[in-house]
Amino acid sequence: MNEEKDEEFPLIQLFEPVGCAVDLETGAISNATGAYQKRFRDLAGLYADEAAFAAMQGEWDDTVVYEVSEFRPNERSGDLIFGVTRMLPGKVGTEYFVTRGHIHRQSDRPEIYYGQKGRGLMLMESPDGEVRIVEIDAQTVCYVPPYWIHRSVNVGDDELVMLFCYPADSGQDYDCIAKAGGMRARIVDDGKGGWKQIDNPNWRMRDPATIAALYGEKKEETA
Ligand SMILES: O=P(O)(O)OC[C@H]1O[C@](O)(CO)[C@@H](O)[C@@H]1O
Ligand SMILES: [Fe+2]
Repeated sequence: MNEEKDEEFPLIQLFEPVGCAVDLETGAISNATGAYQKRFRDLAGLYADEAAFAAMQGEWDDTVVYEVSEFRPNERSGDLIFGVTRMLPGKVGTEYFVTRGHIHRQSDRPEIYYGQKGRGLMLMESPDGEVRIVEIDAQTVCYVPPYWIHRSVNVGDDELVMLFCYPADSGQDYDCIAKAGGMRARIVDDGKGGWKQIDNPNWRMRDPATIAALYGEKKEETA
């Protein structure tokens, strides 16, 4: 059968279909092609309260705060990467644990997340500073449209486990947040067992050229 296909469609490379079982306790998927972990010490600079971060370092530095188990068939346009992110609950000062956050390097690429366990948020920011928040509880799908910077936040007492899926050629740009002084909003404890959004006073509006670049606009070529 395959030989027939190879003769008739020599440019088509068929990949094998795969099923991946999600382990809610470990956040791992079976048949994963890769995994990575972010420890507390890798997350320096993300949180407003640097003194609180420093005070936690002795106890927390080696702890894996979040980890990703993924299936990445390839990075070709038209294909998909998917996997599971598992985040510990916790706070630095009053600020809930977050992922680094990024915009896709090909910024017009979207993403979906599906909550599996725990209580989380997707904190999103457009290149020109609009802020949106979508709550991600178990069995909630969050759509991150093209062009939105996105960062997950665990606002619960339990681990947050989410499935994600995005176009295989998206890539990630992690600098866009640091260059703006962080994301425009931070998610903190509201003192009543919940969360609230506060402004990040260090955030700076991006200049027009940076905004245009994040929207993927090419400069006019001059002759
Ligand atoms: O890549 P970051 O911003 O560290 O956060 C991890 C999350 O984002 C992803 O990179 C997917 O875009 C996942 O691995 C995970 O949900
Ligand atoms: Fe992403």
